[in-house]
Amino acid sequence: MKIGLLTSGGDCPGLNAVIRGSVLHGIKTYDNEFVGFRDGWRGVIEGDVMDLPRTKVRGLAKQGGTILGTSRTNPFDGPNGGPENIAVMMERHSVDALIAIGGEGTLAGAKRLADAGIPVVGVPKTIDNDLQATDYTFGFDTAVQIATDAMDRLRTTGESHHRVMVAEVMGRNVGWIALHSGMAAGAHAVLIPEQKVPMTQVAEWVSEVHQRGRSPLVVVAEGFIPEGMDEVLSQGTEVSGRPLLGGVGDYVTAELEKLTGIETRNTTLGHIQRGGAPTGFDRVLATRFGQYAVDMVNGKQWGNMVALRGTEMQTVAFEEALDGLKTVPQDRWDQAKIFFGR
Ligand SMILES: Nc1ncnc2c1ncn2[C@@H]1O[C@H](COP(=O)(O)OP(=O)(O)OP(=O)(O)O)[C@@H](O)[C@H]1O
Ligand SMILES: O=P(O)(O)OC[C@H]1O[C@](O)(CO)[C@@H](O)[C@@H]1O
Ligand SMILES: [Mg+2]
Repeated sequence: MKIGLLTSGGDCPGLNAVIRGSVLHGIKTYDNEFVGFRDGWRGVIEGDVMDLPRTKVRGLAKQGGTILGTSRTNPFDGPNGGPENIAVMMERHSVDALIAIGGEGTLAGAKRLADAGIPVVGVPKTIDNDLQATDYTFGFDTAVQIATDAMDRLRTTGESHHRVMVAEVMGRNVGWIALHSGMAAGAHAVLIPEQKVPMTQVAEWVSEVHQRGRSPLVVVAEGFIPEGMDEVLSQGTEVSGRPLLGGVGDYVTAELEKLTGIETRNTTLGHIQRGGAPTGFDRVLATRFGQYAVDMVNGKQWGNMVALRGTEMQTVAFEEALDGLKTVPQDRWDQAKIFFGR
C-alpha cells in the first residue's frame, strides 16, 4: 500500500516526528510505501508529491516545523479541488490512502473527503490543545515550555525594575497555553477567553502583589475578551478569512498602568511558541500518533482520527473531534485563581 502524508494549517512542533513515526512503522511493519504532499491540501489538489523513503525521515523526531511544508488551502477550492479530482490525482500517483495531519480546519476538510469516499485518516495537531476527543495534541507541551521559559525571564527583569510584566500567549479562542504556562511560571493573574474578568479586578491583584514587594506577572491569552468588548482584538483578517489574533497584551498593559500607576511592560510571544524542537513529551506523543495512524490505514479505518485518551492511543470518528472547541473547565480556572493577588 502507498500512503500519502500531508501537514496542513499552522505548523506545530512534532509534525516531523509524526512523519518519521508513520514512515518507519509503515515500512518496517506493513511494507508500506510513502509519499508526502507539499504544503498541505495544496499539494494534494495540485499533485505536488515527494517520495518519502526511510532515508528522508532520518533524525527527524527532534526537528521543528514540517519537511513537507504547510498551507491553509481548502481541498474543495479551485478547478482541481473536490473528491473526484483528488481521487484521480491519487490514482495517477498510485496513492492508496491519505494521512491528514492538522487542526480542526484540516480535519473538517478530511471528514468531508472521507464522507465522499476518499480513504483518509487524521492526526490531530495544534499548539492550542483545543481539539475535542483527544486529551492532548502534540505541540501544546512545547508551546507551554517555551512560554514558561520566557516568563521565567520576564520575572527576573520585572523584579529588578519593580514593574508589572504582561505576557501575551497564543491559543486562539481557548486559554490552555495561558493557563498551563501561567501556572508553571507562578503568574499573579491569568486572563483567558473562558473567563470574563474586569480590569479593575486584575489591577487589584496586581497592586496587592506589588505591595508585598513582588513584580507581578500577568499572562493573557490572545483570545481574552476584556469586559466591555464584544469580540477578540485582532490585527485584521488572515488570507483564509479568520481573524489575525493579537494585541490584547498591549491593551491590558495600558489599562493596568492607568489603573495601578505602576510601570508596566508587555511582551507578545507570538510564533516563537511554535518554533524549534519539540519537547520529549511531544516527540513521543507525535511518534505514537504517527504509528497508530498507519495502523488505522492498514485496518482501512477511514473517516477516523487517532486520539490520546489517558495514556492510550484510540480511534475516534472525525465528527467527535469536531464537536466544538475543548475549552478550559471552571475547576481548572478555580485552581489557578488561588495563586492570584495576595
Ligand atoms: N469545513 C471545511 N471543509 C474543507 N476545508 C476546510 C474546512 N474548514 C477549514 N478548511 C480548510 O482547512 C484549512 C486549515 O484549517 P485551519 O486554517 O483552521 O488550520 P487547522 O488545520 O485547524 O490548524 P490550526 O488552526 O491549528 O492552525 C483552512 O484554511 C481551510 O482552507
Ligand atoms: O501562523 P498564523 O497563521 O499567524 O496563525 C496564528 C494562530 O495559529 C496558532 O498558532 C495555532 O492555531 C494560534 O495560536 C494563532 O492564533
Ligand atoms: Mg484551526
